[in-house]
Amino acid sequence: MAPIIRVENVHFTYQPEGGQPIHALRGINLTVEPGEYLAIVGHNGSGKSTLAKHLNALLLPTQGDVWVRDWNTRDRRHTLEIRATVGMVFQTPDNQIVATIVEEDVAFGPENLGVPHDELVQRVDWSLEQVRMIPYRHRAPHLLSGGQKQRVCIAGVLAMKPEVLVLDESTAMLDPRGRAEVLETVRRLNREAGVTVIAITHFMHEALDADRVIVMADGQIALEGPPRAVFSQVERLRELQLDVPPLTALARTLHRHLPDFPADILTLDEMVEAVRRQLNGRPLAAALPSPPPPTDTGEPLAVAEHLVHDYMRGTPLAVRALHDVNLEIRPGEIVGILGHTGSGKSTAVQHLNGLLRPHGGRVVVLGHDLGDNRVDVRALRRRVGLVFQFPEAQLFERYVGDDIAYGPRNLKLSREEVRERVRRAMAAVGLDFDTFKDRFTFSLSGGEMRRVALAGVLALEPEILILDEPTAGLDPQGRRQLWEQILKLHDTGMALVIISHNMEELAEVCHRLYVIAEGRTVLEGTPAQIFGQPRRLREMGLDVPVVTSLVDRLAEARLVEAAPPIYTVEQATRWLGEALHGKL
Ligand SMILES: Nc1ncnc2c1ncn2[C@@H]1O[C@H](COP(=O)(O)OP(=O)(O)OP(=O)(O)O)[C@@H](O)[C@H]1O
Ligand SMILES: Nc1ncnc2c1ncn2[C@@H]1O[C@H](COP(=O)(O)OP(=O)(O)OP(=O)(O)O)[C@@H](O)[C@H]1O
Repeated sequence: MAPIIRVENVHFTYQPEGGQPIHALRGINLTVEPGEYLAIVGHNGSGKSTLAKHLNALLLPTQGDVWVRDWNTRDRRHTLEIRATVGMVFQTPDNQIVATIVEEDVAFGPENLGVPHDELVQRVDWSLEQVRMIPYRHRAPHLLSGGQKQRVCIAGVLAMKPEVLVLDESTAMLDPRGRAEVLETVRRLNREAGVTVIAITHFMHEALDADRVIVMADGQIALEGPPRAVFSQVERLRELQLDVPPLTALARTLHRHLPDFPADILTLDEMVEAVRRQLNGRPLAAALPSPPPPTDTGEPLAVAEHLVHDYMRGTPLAVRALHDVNLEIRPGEIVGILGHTGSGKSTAVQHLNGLLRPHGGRVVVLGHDLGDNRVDVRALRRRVGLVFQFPEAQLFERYVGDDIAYGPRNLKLSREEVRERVRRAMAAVGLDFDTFKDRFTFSLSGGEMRRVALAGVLALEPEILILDEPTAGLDPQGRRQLWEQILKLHDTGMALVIISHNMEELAEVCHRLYVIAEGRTVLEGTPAQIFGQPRRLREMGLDVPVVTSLVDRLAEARLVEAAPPIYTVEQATRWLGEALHGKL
């Protein structure tokens, strides 16, 4: 069969106004066969999105050619056919929602392709069903949560029934179940309907399903092959600022100490089998010292009790987003908040710095009762920093340095003090002062923007720092660096509140976790207490870290009597190492 896409020696250069040209693609060659499932991974700014935009003629090569079937993307006569063939879902949902009602937005694409009315209705139903958004079909998209918007965008592209589906980090804002459902849908479309899939992701385990993995670095293809072949090149991947999937990392460490333990494990099934073989009939010791109880951290800095919040209050469209949220942030704590897409996490934390006011219940932050209209919320916002889910929304100055200085300047600090704070904040987020202070804010990569937004909030030197999905869209190395920096801030005594859909990250860093479901706090406890309830979490669209699933599976397979409380790769390595080998 003829390839469906051919990329031939493609170079692409951005020419930013008044800036240096950026060579984003440097000689890409790629052939995609119909029905293939391709995953593309690579560091921030490696050229993944730029390549994706070439596949449906959103960008045209500076040099070289892209062919979709027999159409050259430069041939404007075929642009419509190319776009109908190659459907694309982008990273940020806000850029691709066009209509004012969810179902109209989903209908927009197929309508433009001239799909007859009856079929149109059927396609819209089917697509909304695929992403579980039927209940929201009459909503206005701007009133949805980030994850819900992302699902609408995916439905919009599915409704066009494209032969090739390009997903550019389209699951980054979804909760684990939403992510699994979208991946499952995509896999089904690929296997059963023969849809060609090209999925860009920063999650290495999401690339395991692919027939072929492409690793990009600095505008070139650095590695390519079936997942097993690519993920066995651990050192090379690290050089490329990437990582291996968590179970592979675990297997490799075990292999170093137990040479007959396989090093190239990719899936849970393979891991359970390898442990079974290694045990050879012996039982696995369950003992692992339980984690130390959390230290007494004193009077709370912030408390929300029975918090209620309505959007569009007093209008016929009023929606109750929070019914009964209870939170407590104590000095020196790192508190994690998890919950399904649209559960109310972002709404809840916006009460902690006075961006939103409670409609019921009580919120007391740093001694101020936010139910009292006389509270000076501007003063409070300096003491409680909030970094939004989409950091772009937070940047507004033309130059990076001015953006970060904005807050301290408003505090009427001296020039020297402002400069010093900007320097400190940039150092804290790993941005070099001289390199970045005069860069255009909007010509930065996604990861750099995230750091600038964080620095802008840090420059206010808050006592509580709230981060809404801080690592979404960052590559594995960027995620690691950001966590290191965030933990350093914690060492200075700052209390941290982190919203995330990444169970592994929450398990690694948080002292306590809250689970919010449908506007209510439903669980509270240490990571061990929360992740010890996998069934409960799954019912709520959440999940447990992959190593916790592994321990469960080992218990199910009767290789260990009771599942010990394990939720980080490090704990799993220690436990399995000791149990299989005696000591690591
Ligand atoms: N509109 C633009 N103007 C100027 N430079 C750009 C523009 N868009 C991207 N770039 C630059 O081109 C390079 C490749 O960017 P691209 O968005 O393709 O990377 P990516 O691999 O998708 O990154 P990420 O993982 O952060 O999404 C980067 O250096 C980026 O800064
Ligand atoms: N400005 C708004 N107007 C009306 N409804 C809104 C608005 N913002 C959010 N909502 C609704 O309130 C509920 C909670 O949204 P919120 O953004 O707090 O959820 P979330 O848990 O942060 O979700 P996600 O994980 O997708 O970011 C959702 O049902 C959402 O549709």
